[in-house]
Amino acid sequence: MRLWIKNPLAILAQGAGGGVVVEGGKIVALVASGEAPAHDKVFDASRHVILPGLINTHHHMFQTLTRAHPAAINKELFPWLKALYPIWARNVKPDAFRMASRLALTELMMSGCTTVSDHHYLYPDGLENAMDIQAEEAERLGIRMTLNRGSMSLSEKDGGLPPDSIVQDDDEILADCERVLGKYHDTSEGSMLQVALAPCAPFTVTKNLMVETMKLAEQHNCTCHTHLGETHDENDYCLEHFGCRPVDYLEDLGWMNDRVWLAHGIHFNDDEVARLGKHGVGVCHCPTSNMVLASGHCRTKELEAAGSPVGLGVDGSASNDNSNLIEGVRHALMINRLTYDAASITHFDAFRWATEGSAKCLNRDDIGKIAVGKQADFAMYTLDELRFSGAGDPLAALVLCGAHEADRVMITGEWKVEDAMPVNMDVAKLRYEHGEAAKAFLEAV
Ligand SMILES: Nc1nc2[nH]c(O)nc2c(=O)[nH]1
Repeated sequence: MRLWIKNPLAILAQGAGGGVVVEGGKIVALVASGEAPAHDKVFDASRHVILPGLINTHHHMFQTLTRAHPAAINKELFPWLKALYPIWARNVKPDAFRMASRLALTELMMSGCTTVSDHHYLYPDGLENAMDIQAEEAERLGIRMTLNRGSMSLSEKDGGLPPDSIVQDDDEILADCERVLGKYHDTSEGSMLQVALAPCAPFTVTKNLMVETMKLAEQHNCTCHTHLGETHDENDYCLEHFGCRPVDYLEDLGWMNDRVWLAHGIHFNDDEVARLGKHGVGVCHCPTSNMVLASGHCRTKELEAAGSPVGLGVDGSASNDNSNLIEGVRHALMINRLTYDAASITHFDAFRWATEGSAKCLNRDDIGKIAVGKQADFAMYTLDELRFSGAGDPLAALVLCGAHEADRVMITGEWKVEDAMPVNMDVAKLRYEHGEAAKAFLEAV
């Protein structure tokens, strides 16, 4: 069945003014304006602005349960984490975690996201099957996912930041990493599920775990992820505990390679940017979180120029506090204009980070672009709301007027969102059930 997505209002692809043809879950043709390709079925896209499906490269979905939490608002990262660790430790149980994952995945998809990566690093007793829960939820919704088997193994008693109750030991973590890789890591073209190994941060995991994690990733050919360069506190921590800055520490651990993408990547000097770029280390820019936690400005332009892929992430929903990636695209444009200037940063930069750049961070070349041979993943927006009325350039309007929901989302050639609603999810029920699950987190204050 050849589906012609016909004559879009605008599309983020050269030479595709007449739309695209989709067959077998892939893009098989770009249609020039005025042309009519062979097809079996037509979708009239004359109201739609089409982007490649957006790719989210950093989240902590469990944090949807502590949005705008009174104990944590108005704080920078370290005090924010210290306020939330005990609340998470007591309350993130399997059912609540399932609701959190379902909600975040659905919210992301409704914003136009077709591939998600969730950095799950919290394993209190009873939540050992967190990766299995997320794999089930991604499959249920039909969204592509990179499961991040995250970890924390350095608690307060050993000089780390988290309390003892939420760390695991290195051997237990590594055994579960192997289990999850064996069960879920699919590197084939068009894969719906992959696994990344993701020790949380320099101040939450042991050096041994970082080193052993990279060895495992090499054996299983998977990507690696961690937080780095997010705050001045992290710099101070590394200097005090390791006698060097975070990037030197990363190098010492054997993590300077193109399997790795880092969350945040803000506080790097010129020499560090050059070294990260030279080794192809990716950076997930998290503009919303960086503004909420007052963490700083990511050096996106310099990192890309040096050779680092730059992707985009919403970050955990306690430091954002939503899971809306098209809104993140707007925030990326804005904060980068402040970092650089208006002429140096355009909506095309922000789109590139959320699509091609994110795909590169996840080491995927089958998604992130509207081109022949790529997966048929699209985010399609209308400009029908009041906020768009009078807009001239449809692609720029998505970012400047503030698009917040996709009217249509296609993943692997199948419609997953129609008329701004997910096709296989009762959103009202989800809102109720997640809200109920989150109540326990407030009662714990
Ligand atoms: N923005 C965030 N940064 C983090 N660092 C860390 O160790 N955990 C987190 C987190 O949850 N959010």
